[in-house]
Amino acid sequence: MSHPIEPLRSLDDLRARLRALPGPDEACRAAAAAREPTLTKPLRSLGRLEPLAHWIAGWQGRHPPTLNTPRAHVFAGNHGVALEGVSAYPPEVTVQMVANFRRGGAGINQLCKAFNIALEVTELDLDRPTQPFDKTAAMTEEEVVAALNAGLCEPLEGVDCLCLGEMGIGNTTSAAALSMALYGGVAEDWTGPGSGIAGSALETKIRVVRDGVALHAPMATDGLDLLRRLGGRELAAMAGGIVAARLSRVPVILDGFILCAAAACLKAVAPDALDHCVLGHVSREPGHQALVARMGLEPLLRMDMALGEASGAALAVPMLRAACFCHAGMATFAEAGVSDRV
Ligand SMILES: O=C(O)c1ccc[n+]([C@@H]2O[C@H](COP(=O)([O-])O)[C@@H](O)[C@H]2O)c1
Ligand SMILES: Cc1cc2nc[nH]c2cc1C
Repeated sequence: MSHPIEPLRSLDDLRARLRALPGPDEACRAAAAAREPTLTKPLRSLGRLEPLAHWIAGWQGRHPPTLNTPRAHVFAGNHGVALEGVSAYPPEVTVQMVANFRRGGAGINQLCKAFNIALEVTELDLDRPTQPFDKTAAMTEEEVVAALNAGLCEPLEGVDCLCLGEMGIGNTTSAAALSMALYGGVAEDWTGPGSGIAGSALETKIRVVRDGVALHAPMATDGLDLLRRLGGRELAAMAGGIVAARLSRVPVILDGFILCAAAACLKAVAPDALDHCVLGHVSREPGHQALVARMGLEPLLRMDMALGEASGAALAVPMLRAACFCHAGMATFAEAGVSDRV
């Protein structure tokens, strides 16, 4: 029985918890690594599936590792900057898509159905968009802590892999601003089409990103303060979800640009904070490709997707499942009576 995670009282509370994150179970990881060369295949012939299985064993604290009860959790939030013409779609699409998720009509519903993934959807104060971050901080400390708690306090009992994702019109503007504030460069390096803008809307989006970073980066104290100033509720909730999974021994599959920007805020405070995460895919958004390179993350898939909703994470679930099945279920040379290397 795992214990419920105490809600955060402040960002300092999260800073302290990030300094004391549990590591992997080295004995389980070592047991997986020791089994690998006994399995009936040429050495290293399952390529990246092999270290993936060992990594899952370590972070689940279980050998053999399993992937039978994955969950996808999509967080939805609304953004003040969405009223400034930075998206191809109007802000009301966020709440409309939440209704679509609940009816089963979105891309993530079908991916979850295809791969037997349980789906959770959490909407975060959709009637209260964040403040426009090019003018003031997106959230107060109280607001960002409440959003972090929405992800941190979700019980993960019985879940053996967590796919995180988001829905929020305007949130690629936040992702671009956070990436620039954390890793430098100019607004043009990080700002892209998002849900499909070009021309003057893209110019506006670049201006919002540039102004937001110029306003907040000089005053920000660390990655969590940047998350409060430039982020959004769904970004904070996903960051909370990443920490919850770590504390509950659940490996995480990361999704697209917005999720990775939220994750980068944690990594800026604690460089090991994402060690229990793999990157499901790299999206079509140029900023995502630049960001994951800076974060040192290697995607499992490149499918030219840019949907969000945890879709790229969900699509990677069968690969992790395959890694677990091969590792746990293959016969050893001794069991199968197959001659080993000479
Ligand atoms: O996951 C990605 O990399 C990604 C890239 C572009 C767009 N999106 C999705 O599109 C929405 C944000 O696009 P925008 O143009 O409104 O900022 C948001 O709901 C995201 O889930 C997601
Ligand atoms: C329709 C639509 C669906 C989405 N799903 C995630 N982001 C989205 C953005 C739009 C515009």
